[in-house]
Amino acid sequence: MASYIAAIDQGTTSTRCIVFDHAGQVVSVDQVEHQQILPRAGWVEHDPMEVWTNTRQVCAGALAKADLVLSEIAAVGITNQRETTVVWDRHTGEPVYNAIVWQDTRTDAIVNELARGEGGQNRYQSRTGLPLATYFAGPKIRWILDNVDGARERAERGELMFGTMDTWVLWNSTGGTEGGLHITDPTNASRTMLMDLRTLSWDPDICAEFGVPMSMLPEIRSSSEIYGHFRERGVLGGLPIAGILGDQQAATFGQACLTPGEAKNTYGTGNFLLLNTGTEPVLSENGLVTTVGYKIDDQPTVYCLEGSIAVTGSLVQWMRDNLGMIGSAPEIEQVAASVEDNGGAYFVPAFSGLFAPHWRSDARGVIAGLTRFVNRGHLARAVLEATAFQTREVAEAMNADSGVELKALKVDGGMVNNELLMQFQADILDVPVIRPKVNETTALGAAYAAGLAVGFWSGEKDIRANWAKDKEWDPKMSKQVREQQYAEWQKAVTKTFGWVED
Ligand SMILES: Nc1ncnc2c1ncn2[C@@H]1O[C@H](COP(=O)(O)OP(=O)(O)O)[C@@H](O)[C@H]1O
Ligand SMILES: O=P(O)(O)OC[C@H](O)CO
Repeated sequence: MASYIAAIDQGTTSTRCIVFDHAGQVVSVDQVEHQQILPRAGWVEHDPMEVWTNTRQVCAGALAKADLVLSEIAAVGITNQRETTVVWDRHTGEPVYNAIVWQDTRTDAIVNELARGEGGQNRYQSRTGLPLATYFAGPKIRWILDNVDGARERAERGELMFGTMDTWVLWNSTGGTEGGLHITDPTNASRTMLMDLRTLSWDPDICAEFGVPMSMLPEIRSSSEIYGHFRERGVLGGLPIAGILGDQQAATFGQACLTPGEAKNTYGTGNFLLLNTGTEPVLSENGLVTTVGYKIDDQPTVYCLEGSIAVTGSLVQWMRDNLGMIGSAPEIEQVAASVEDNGGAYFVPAFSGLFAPHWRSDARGVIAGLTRFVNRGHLARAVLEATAFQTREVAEAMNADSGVELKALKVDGGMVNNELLMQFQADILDVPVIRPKVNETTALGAAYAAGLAVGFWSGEKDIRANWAKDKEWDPKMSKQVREQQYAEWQKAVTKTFGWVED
């Protein structure tokens, strides 16, 4: 009998394949980074062919590392960086352009033009749950059709397909030009701005306003069902693909946030705080996104409120790669620990404008409060603290929208190995921060979605039973220090606004 489930996690910086056992423990991991293509300021692209090659490599790698054979894997789930947009030719399988990544701001003008209509930036919010922003996939599709020679005509002739990374990986895995499945799930579709949140179907009026032919769009299926199988002669040949969840929703599922009022925060390239709000969408009045949390087969759709923060871990990478101030991401902790506090410096990393709760595409990064006193240690602290302050902003918005007072915050992602950051996060939120034993919650969530579909796990009870606490950080900071620092942060945020002129 098959004893394992595999998950493909196609992330912003790398692609991973992770194999889990029935207890939700990691059995094997393989991971390959891909190139970040930065052709101009504000533009971020990935090569879809490189990502597909890496996907095959890590799937083979994960099996080989644990000496597994295909018959030991019951099913495969896919999870992915969301919003990142690929458009390709259905007959040749060739992308017409690089994938435009979620952080990319080139669609500024498209977004501003659409926001000139009645309702402004929130004109599609009641139907899609989203504010108009460069972040989402719809404007990126429009940009490709407007800017790649002949793309619009080809799309109108039905020759082009659109997909987020889940769809790109699924289509290629299931045969590509030879019958590949063109499918997505509602968690990914809810990040395009083209899907109606309540009906879970594409909205023809919004598609028309965005200039996106509906023939390009994948079929929206649930997050947990058998969609099809890996093509026989490829890697993982014949295995069922049975789960798709956008990575942040997958982490929410993997963290067992299955009851309204439960929340998790993932600390990766960016940060994403998601709160389960139950089977009715809650529209935000405080700058959050309403998104599909998960839809398991034919069970009711579960919605989330989300605070999406564009730059957190990537600020640490920037300090390492662009400034050379640290040799590795973990080294920042040691440098930050060399000083007592931030020395008065605040770093607001508005590299892609600011996402939640501000949604300011005119913002750009600042370091505020500099004096001659500030040294490398203070800046390292300011970099880490930026993540915690941004998290407090979205947590406050979440409380205002939902009335839910966070009693504790479940965390995961690459940055949660940073103890100094976790303590500061608990201090600045004034709630305990809890890290689970299995930190690979994103892949685990996708594995659960696939495993539920094939009967490997029987239901939510199994998911809850597998969750276990690794470590907890309790708040220690005085209220006066906390509020003073947060007020200074908020002042620094205002300094980023209006840098880019329309
Ligand atoms: N010890 C650490 N301290 C601070 N940041 C870290 C640490 N380890 C990793 N990071 C940051 O975490 C991010 C990687 O996290 P991960 O969850 O793998 O990201 P993603 O899934 O978005 O690619 C990187 O941006 C890196 O800079
Ligand atoms: O790939 P990650 O972990 O950086 O996640 C990216 C998010 O899905 C973007 O919305």
